[in-house]
Amino acid sequence: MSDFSSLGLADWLVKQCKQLGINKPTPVQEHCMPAILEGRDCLGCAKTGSGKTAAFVLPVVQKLSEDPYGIFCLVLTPTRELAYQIAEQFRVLGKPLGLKDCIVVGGMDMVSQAMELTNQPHVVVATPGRLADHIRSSNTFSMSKIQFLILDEADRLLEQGCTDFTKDLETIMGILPAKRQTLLFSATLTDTLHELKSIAMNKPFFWESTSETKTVEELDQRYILTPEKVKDAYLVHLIQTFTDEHDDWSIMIFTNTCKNCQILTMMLREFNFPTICLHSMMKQKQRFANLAMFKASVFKILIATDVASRGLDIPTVQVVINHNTPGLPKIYIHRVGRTARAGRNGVSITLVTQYDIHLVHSIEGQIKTKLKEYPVVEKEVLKILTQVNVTRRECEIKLEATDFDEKKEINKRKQLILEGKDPDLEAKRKAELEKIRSQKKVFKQRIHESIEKQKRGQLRNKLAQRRQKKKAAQKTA
Ligand SMILES: Nc1ncnc2c1ncn2[C@@H]1O[C@H](COP(=O)(O)OP(=O)(O)OP(=O)(O)O)[C@@H](O)[C@H]1O
Repeated sequence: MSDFSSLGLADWLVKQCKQLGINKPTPVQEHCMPAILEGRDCLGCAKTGSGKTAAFVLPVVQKLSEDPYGIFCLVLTPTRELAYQIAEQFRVLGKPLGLKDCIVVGGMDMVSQAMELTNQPHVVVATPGRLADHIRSSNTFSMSKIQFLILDEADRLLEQGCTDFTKDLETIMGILPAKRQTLLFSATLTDTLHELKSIAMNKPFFWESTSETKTVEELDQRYILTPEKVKDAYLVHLIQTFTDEHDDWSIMIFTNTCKNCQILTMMLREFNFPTICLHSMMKQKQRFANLAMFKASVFKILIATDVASRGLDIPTVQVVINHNTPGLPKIYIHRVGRTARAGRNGVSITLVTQYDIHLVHSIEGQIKTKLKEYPVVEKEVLKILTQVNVTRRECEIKLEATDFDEKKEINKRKQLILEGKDPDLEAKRKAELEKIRSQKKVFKQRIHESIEKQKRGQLRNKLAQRRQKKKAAQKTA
């Protein structure tokens, strides 16, 4: 394996890496850094926790040291927490240069961000929505001279998921110079490779780790098959066991909705587990504060939605629990990748109901690894089942008494207004669609019933005919 100097990195940066415990390049760094330093566009696809961030930060910092001016580099990333994490890496590795960074994310003060942008930082790390807002509303900064555009978690930025970044990306691309280096990184690039290649036009260097499996070997991947109603009891039992056995472990639990995230947090707190949550219905400052407390091990358990499934690097996380089976293999890959990072060991446990078995098969097919059953003494789980379910119900009632659902509705309306839609009209449209859907469902059900009826009639006729034939045969005999 080569060292950082032989990849073309300057001595002062090699020294800086050493101070951070980064001594030998990881494969993604070894392959992508020389191409980036040569001036090529680059697509890097490597497993979670394999050092993709340093693979782009180091060459950018080196190039910046050769010709420093602002704004030199723009990094786009799908989540606000990730933007702060990336900016920190730039700040630490670029410290000897006096590198100036600026973080532009939603949920934070727009005026101070605008002022920072005007001050020509060397590196801007942004989420697309907020940066596009700045571009649309002011002309006090220019990005016409940037040398690097980096899309971290590039496939997420380009896919049309629940948050669709396409329009914002178009706005941003519109102000960037055509002559630039474009770098795209993710652990799951291959699904969207075609779209990605069209963004990195400059004959991109493409590197993907050769390993067949999509998750790291150090990760012990398990599942527990459970009825929906027993899921929470399993969760409580697992946490009790882990916290009894290990002092220094942190656990991340992923669930599918903000509400569920909130209820599970309340429920685990009732059982005195040091739990904290992270989801998109929280105020941004609270999100940052909760993440910081989890990172500092003030709280050992973080319950999050998929807003925390990508990129977050928290070395103390030893266990990831999927409270719901992810609907897409790539969501699974990113979630379980929050543990077993940078060569450490970790465990992931996915709670699977009988309705999710097909999802597990598709995950296994994609990651080329079979999940193993996690052994649990079922008797112990059943002992706490009633208590857990009663506690959950109490938490649900408590949450219903707050304005949580109302806030959700208000947030939805705000989002629609921002998208230029009329919330009332949208609600009407949705109701109409729902009506058509339920009419279709009733129609389908009727057809199904009449086919079944027909089948039963045919079967009855056949049986009657058979009986008649038998009788006739007996008579003639
Ligand atoms: N060469 C190296 N040697 C040792 N540790 C490293 C090296 N490069 C990076 N690291 C450390 O590895 C950890 C994971 O790196 P990073 O967050 O960049 O992973 P990633 O590949 O971006 O993961 P994800 O796909 O989850 O975003 C970080 O704590 C980082 O400091």
